[in-house]
Order: sequence, then C-alpha cells, then structure tokens
Amino acid sequence: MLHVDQVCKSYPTAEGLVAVLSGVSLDLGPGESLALTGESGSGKSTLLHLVAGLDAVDSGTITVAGTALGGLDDAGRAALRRDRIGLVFQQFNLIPSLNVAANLSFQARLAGRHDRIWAAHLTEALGLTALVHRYPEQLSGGQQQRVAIGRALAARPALILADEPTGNLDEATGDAVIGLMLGLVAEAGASLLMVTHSERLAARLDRRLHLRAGKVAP
Ligand SMILES: Nc1ncnc2c1ncn2[C@@H]1O[C@H](COP(=O)(O)OP(=O)(O)OP(=O)(O)O)[C@@H](O)[C@H]1O
Repeated sequence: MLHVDQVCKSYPTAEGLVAVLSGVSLDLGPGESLALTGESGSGKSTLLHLVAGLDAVDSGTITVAGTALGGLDDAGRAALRRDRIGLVFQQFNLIPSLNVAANLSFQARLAGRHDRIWAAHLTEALGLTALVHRYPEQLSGGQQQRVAIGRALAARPALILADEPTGNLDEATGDAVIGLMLGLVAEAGASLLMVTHSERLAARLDRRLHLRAGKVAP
C-alpha cells in the first residue's frame, strides 16, 4: 500500500543545506498500522509530508496505492491525496464556516466519493450525531479531532496519515480518540502511518519505526 525507498530530503538553511532524511525506507501493507517515533527534529513530519505529496523528495521513491509520486505533477499529487489519502493533523484543520456534517463529508464530496450510509456510520461511531449542526468553534478539541478523523475516512482512502493526532488533547481524551480512529481505520481496511511521541500510543499500532537524525534506527 505504501512503499518508501531510500528517500533523502535536505532543506536550505542559513548554514547551508541540512539533510533531514538520509535514505529512509519503509513498507506498509494493506490494513497495516505503523507508528513513526523519534526525537524532535528527527524528520518524522517531513517524511509524512513527503508521503502526502505536500513536498517533493530530493532522491528515492514513494509509491502510494500503486502510484509513484515522482511521476505526478502538482495536480496529480493533489488528486491522489484527495482520492486515496486521509490526513489527520494535531491542529484539526476543520473549515470554520462549515458545520460538523459538512466538514465530515467535504473531502469525500470533492473526490466524488461521498457515501451517505458510510458518512452516517462514521458520524454515529464517532459520537457526533448530536453535534452535526454545530460549527468547529462550538466544539471541544476532542470533538474537533473526531470530526477530522471522520473527514479523513469519509472517502474510504487507502492510507491514513496522522501527525500527532492527539498532541492537543489530554491523555484520557487522546486515548479515546485513538481507540475510535484505530477501530474505524480497521473497519475501512485502510493502512495507517501515525507520527507520535507517545510510547503508549505507538504500542497500540501493529509496528513501529524509530527515526534517529533522519535515518531508520536499527
Ligand atoms: N521547510 C523547512 N525548511 C527548513 N528546515 C526544515 C523545514 N521543515 C523541516 N525542517 C527541519 O527539518 C528537521 C526535521 O523536522 P521535522 O518537523 O520533520 O521533525 P519531527 O521529527 O517531526 O519533529 P517534531 O517531533 O518536533 O515535530 C528539523 O531540524 C527542522 O527544523
């Protein structure tokens, strides 16, 4: 489902080019979940952005659901992201002017993959039924993140990418949100790549990959 092969990425800084990822490889099968851990600055978010096609590799290849990102232009990467990838970020990133129901189905509608029954199931499973007419500013952080998880899954993507999805939540809320996400990711048959600082949360996923200074730790 996801193949990352020998990916390298550097950024220009005032001190010159700084290597952030140096030959990172990983494989994620259908329905598999992988926790990406590592110290601050080890390159976790950079790798997630590259897999999402939000940035381009310097060298190496990334293949998502059989499509090599390197062969796509910006529009092609945006289309792949819209149709095959669900993103969950620490900051929720809901659209303030849309209510819960519209936020949840927004990406799936854009992709032409809106499924009323699946959206209703996600809404119910995420405990959002009583909140569908509310707007993001009227929700708690945990509620907002549950909407963001529903949005990420609504188009039935092959791959979910989550960057510190519970980073803005207290521990109990975060644990509950992760439990809901893992259950629904499994139900959707999606693969999950999740960046986390939490050993506890990492242990709930199938496998773990630890990055150290831009390389996979042995
Ligand atoms: N656009 C950019 N330009 C320059 N340097 C960048 C850029 N993006 C990331 N970096 C640098 O790359 C390194 C890795 O950043 P990254 O955000 O991937 O780390 P991380 O492991 O996700 O860290 P954290 O756990 O703190 O979020 C850092 O030193 C960061 O400053």
